[in-house]
Amino acid sequence: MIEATLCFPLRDDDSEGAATDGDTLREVLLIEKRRGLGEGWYNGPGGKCEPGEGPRKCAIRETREEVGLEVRDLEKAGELRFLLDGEDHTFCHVYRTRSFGGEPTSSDEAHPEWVPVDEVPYDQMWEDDRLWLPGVLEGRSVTAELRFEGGEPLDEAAFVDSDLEWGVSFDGARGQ
Ligand SMILES: Nc1nc2c([nH]c(=O)n2[C@H]2C[C@H](O)[C@@H](COP(=O)(O)OP(=O)(O)OP(=O)(O)O)O2)c(=O)[nH]1
Repeated sequence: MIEATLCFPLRDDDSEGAATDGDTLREVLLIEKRRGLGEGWYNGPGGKCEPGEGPRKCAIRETREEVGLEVRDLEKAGELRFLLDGEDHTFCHVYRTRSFGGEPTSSDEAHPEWVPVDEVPYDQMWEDDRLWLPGVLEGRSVTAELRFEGGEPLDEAAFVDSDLEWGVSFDGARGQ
């Protein structure tokens, strides 16, 4: 099974004009993926873990490689198990963070964009994301089984079914 990660950097945009009614505008850093699995769709920075690499390190490395941001203090927010035609395909660790350095910049792999959390373009993302990403961006934690059918590649298979559990704890070993 492939082990992979996603990282969702969050910030408050307090700039003049951004806030309405005294509220700060919460934004998430998404990427428009330029190649590979999910090409052309929006996602968080992330990717496959290298052999022997822990998921937290992977999320930090992938975010640096894709958009040049140095993320810190990652909070585990989810574990997504993707099944393709009834078989384990990818296990994805999901993180969020409000702590990072640098400015997001485009790479060959990704074009970054700060997006208000209530304007996330779910119609231009993996179909299952609308089920779990809103809660993750609100600060909730989730485990999910997400079932696809139709053969490789995963991003051309049909999303058919899901089981989600909210409010799980990622303390201890599962906090990796
Ligand atoms: N948001 C979201 N992300 C997903 C889903 N399924 C899925 O594999 N991903 C993520 C996990 C990984 O971060 C990413 C795929 O890994 P990747 O970006 O390294 O894939 P790639 O084929 O481009 O890899 P590479 O050759 O560049 O290493 O897509 C999904 O349903 N929703």
